[in-house]
Amino acid sequence: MAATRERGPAPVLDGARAGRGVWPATAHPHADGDVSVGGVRLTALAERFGTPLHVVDEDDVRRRCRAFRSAFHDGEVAYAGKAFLCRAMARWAAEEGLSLDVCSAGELAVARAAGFPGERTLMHGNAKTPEDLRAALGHGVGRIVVDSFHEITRLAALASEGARPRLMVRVTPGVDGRTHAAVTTGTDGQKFGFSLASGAATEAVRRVLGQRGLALAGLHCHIGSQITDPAAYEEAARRMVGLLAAVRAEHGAAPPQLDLGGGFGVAYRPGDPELDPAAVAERLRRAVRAACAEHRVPVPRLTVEPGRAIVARAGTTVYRVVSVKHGVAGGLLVAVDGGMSDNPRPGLYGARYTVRLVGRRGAGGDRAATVVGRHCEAGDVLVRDARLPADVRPGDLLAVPCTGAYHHAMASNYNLVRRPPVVAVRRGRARLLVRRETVHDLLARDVG
Ligand SMILES: Cc1ncc(COP(=O)(O)O)c(C=O)c1O
Ligand SMILES: N[C@@H](CCCC[NH3+])C(=O)O
Repeated sequence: MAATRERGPAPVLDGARAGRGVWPATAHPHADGDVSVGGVRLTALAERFGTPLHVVDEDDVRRRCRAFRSAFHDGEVAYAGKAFLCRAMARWAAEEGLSLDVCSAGELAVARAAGFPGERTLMHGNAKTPEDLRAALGHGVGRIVVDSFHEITRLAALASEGARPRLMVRVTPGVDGRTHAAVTTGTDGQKFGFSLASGAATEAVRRVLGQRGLALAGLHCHIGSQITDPAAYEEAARRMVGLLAAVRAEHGAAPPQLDLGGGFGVAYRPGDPELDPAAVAERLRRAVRAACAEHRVPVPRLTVEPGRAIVARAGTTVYRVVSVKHGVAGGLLVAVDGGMSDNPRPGLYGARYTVRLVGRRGAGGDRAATVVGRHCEAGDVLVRDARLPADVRPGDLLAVPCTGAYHHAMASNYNLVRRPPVVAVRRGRARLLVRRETVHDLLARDVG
């Protein structure tokens, strides 16, 4: 890939300061209407790798890893691999000093293939299968976050065969992070964790401590995803410290670690609220210290598990326009060569994005537009309430920023569409991380 590196301060894209808005930190608009990321033009990437295409700005990912590491310098930052995982991503997290949260034998296999240290890995899951647990123990996963009484029993049995797992108990603290219902996990009545209010959490701690082969490393909670109110984290922290104190009162000691999960919200569109890691870290530290002083318990080591906040803004998806319908309600109806198979989030959570024509300057002024996908569902809408040039036409490239988290990770083969590749860009170079699926891949699984 020819280097097209830009010099001088990055101009502003869609009203956002580099690193603060919805575009990756190195995104740079050109006078001809193109945009480069990591010093590489999106048009050149589309030409070389085809569309749809996920582009990841490695510098943006690394910057955000560092921002979290520095914000939680006295604690631990575990990247939540469910947001986006491949070997390169695991290596970036490892190199930036992060731990890693995995939630299946598959994610663990990728981490392992990247050489991610087992002791810095945590395994999550409300229904870890025997395969998941065996993989975790086989790879020497540092902590397993237990989520049911059955799992504690299973781990106790594995421990009697010689394994010595260190566990954290996942607690439902009864805190509502006021986010989409599908990603609200801090309240009773959803599937994750042991309820604090019902006493299930204290009983889970009792059962773990009652097994000779099991060690209790800490307590865990995760109140949800895309949370933008720091007060919800503070409230969860206070309740969790209350539980640490109850454990100490009953058992004589409290476990040394408190994991407050991930969920830090990001801006998908200019002007959306987002959480600043340094500010949240400071508020959490203060809340935890104050609660520990009140309950007279030692201050635990904090862990956080950001996923989206590390990778969302690093990702841009590039599509090619296939057809345009004019004169329909809502303005232009612009259909592209991807859709809900590479981004199910609008359908699942009503997620909203921005979109930009790249590769040429449009003409005729901006028009209201809806960007739709290629799938056989009327609900296959990628961007509602978009503004695109009136002359947008087939063959044009469109870029949707802030698509680094839960896009590639949640992609599907619906309509037997092949999942797009992931390309990392950095300092004028592009590197294929995950190749595009082929028809052969699809046929290879169809063995009937
Ligand atoms: C236990 C746990 N930790 C961390 C995360 C990461 O969440 P996010 O990507 O919103 O930071 C999740 C997903 O919500 C989770 O379930
Ligand atoms: N998949 C969700 C987030 C789930 C978080 C994982 N517990 C999203 O795209 O926003």
